[in-house]
Amino acid sequence: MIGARGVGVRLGGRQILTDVGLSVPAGAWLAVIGPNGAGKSTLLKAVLGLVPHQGEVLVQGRDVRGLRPRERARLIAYAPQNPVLPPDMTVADYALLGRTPYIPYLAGETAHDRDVTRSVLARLDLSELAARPLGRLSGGERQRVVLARALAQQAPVLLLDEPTTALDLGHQQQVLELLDRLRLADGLTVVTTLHDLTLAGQYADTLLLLSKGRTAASGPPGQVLTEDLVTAHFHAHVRITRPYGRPAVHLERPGNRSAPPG
Ligand SMILES: Nc1ncnc2c1ncn2[C@@H]1O[C@H](COP(=O)(O)OP(=O)(O)OP(=O)(O)O)[C@@H](O)[C@H]1O
Repeated sequence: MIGARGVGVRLGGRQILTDVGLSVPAGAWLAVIGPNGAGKSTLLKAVLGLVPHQGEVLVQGRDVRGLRPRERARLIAYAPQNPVLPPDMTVADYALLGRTPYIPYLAGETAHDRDVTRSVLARLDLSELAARPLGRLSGGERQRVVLARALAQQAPVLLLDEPTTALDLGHQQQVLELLDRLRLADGLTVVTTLHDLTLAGQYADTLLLLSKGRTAASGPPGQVLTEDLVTAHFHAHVRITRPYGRPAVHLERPGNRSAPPG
């Protein structure tokens, strides 16, 4: 569904990404991980065709640079990390914007567009906030509204930049389980950046570890989330366990190894 080769991005006179490749089949979930500034958001923008890039990015066999905005929006839904939200727009109207690529010019939304939007809001626990202006939401509510807009787009490819950072534990699980159901039931292809390495390891099929704009490792979570790789690229003390066979990454305080609390 997504294939990229030799992707390079230069911004502000600096090389931000160099020779990055990825291959994500339909229905798969790729998590892009890496330290701050590694180039994760930039890679998502390159896949979207939002930043100029060298190399090739194909989505459903089409070069993203050749897609018109409406075509792109029907193919790829994107939830940015820190979108600017119009403070006076209501939650329902903002989520309905996800239907824009299906609404003909000069026409209004249909009952189907409103149904799709209502059902997405319900799945994200947002029904009661539908009439609330965006300027009066908490950080986690805002993040779910941005996701709602992306899901209302009903595109086969979802690119989500840090979709869970502002969410409490229950809503993190709700959102990630929902994404997992959508990809398994409807064959959606999911690419997320995720700082929480345990969540990345629990949910994604494949991880791509970016470091200083280059691919440091890629493969199944067990191959990428190793103590050596995480220590080398994140400069963190960690211990990795494998509940249910998938890696979970625990921060370890230096010096605490031999002194467990009573
Ligand atoms: N428009 C720009 N012009 C110049 N440099 C940029 C621009 N956008 C991003 N950068 C730089 O590119 C690098 C990668 O940024 P990017 O946002 O892709 O990193 P990231 O891995 O998503 O980081 P984080 O984990 O902090 O969100 C950073 O050093 C950033 O300062």
